[in-house]
Amino acid sequence: MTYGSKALRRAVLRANKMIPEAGLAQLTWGNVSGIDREAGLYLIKPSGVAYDDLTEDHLVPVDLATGKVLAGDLRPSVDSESHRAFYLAWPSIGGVTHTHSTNAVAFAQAGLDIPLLGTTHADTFNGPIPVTRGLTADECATDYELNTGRVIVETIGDDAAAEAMPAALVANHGPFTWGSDPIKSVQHGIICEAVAEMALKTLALNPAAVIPQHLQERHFKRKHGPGAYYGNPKP
Ligand SMILES: O=C(CO)[C@@H](O)[C@H](O)COP(=O)(O)O
Repeated sequence: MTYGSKALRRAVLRANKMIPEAGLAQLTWGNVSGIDREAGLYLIKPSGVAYDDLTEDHLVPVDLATGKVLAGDLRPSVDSESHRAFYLAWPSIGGVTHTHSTNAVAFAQAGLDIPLLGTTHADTFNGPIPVTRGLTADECATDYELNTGRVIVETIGDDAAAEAMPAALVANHGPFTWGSDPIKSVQHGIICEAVAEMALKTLALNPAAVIPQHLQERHFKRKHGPGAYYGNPKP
């Protein structure tokens, strides 16, 4: 029995291959999933499998309600429970990406949001890309991956906020991004890493750099529509 449509399997495989193509991870430090909400499952990259070796048959089907593997002998990515937390919290998302991309991880390790300093950032994200609080010792000890997902949901907020801000940095860890489908979630990961690098270089040139509110708002609303929620965090 195969799980997930042919289109979903193809999209999740393609999205995972985009991670090394875009230089978002070394070795296997990244993973993408995509959801079939009607079937109540998502497909995720298997743990530890090299991107070059990855095929559609390797993708691991996971039950959305329980987190249990539905078929096959491969283990799902260790981050599966984080992905699942997003799918349960935000009905509008169709794909999740996690990477250890260098510049975004630098902000996560520094405990800093990625500041909104330019239109490249404003086109996609409705404000600074937030870094979460650190997980407590108990959260780390009990279920690190599920609690990682929960702390991101706590940081971002509801479905509308997740659509307007499809990225977050887990303190001392790295970026998670999401979107309406697996490919979009990786594209948001690519943009997250690009604006992290731009911000680092901008602040090195001018620590006082800022972007006028009217410029950032114009660009965000141009892409997301005049009624789009703007301003992060939500009032
Ligand atoms: O964030 C982590 C580990 O800190 C993971 O993303 C690993 O870097 C990749 O694990 P698998 O997806 O291969 O299980």
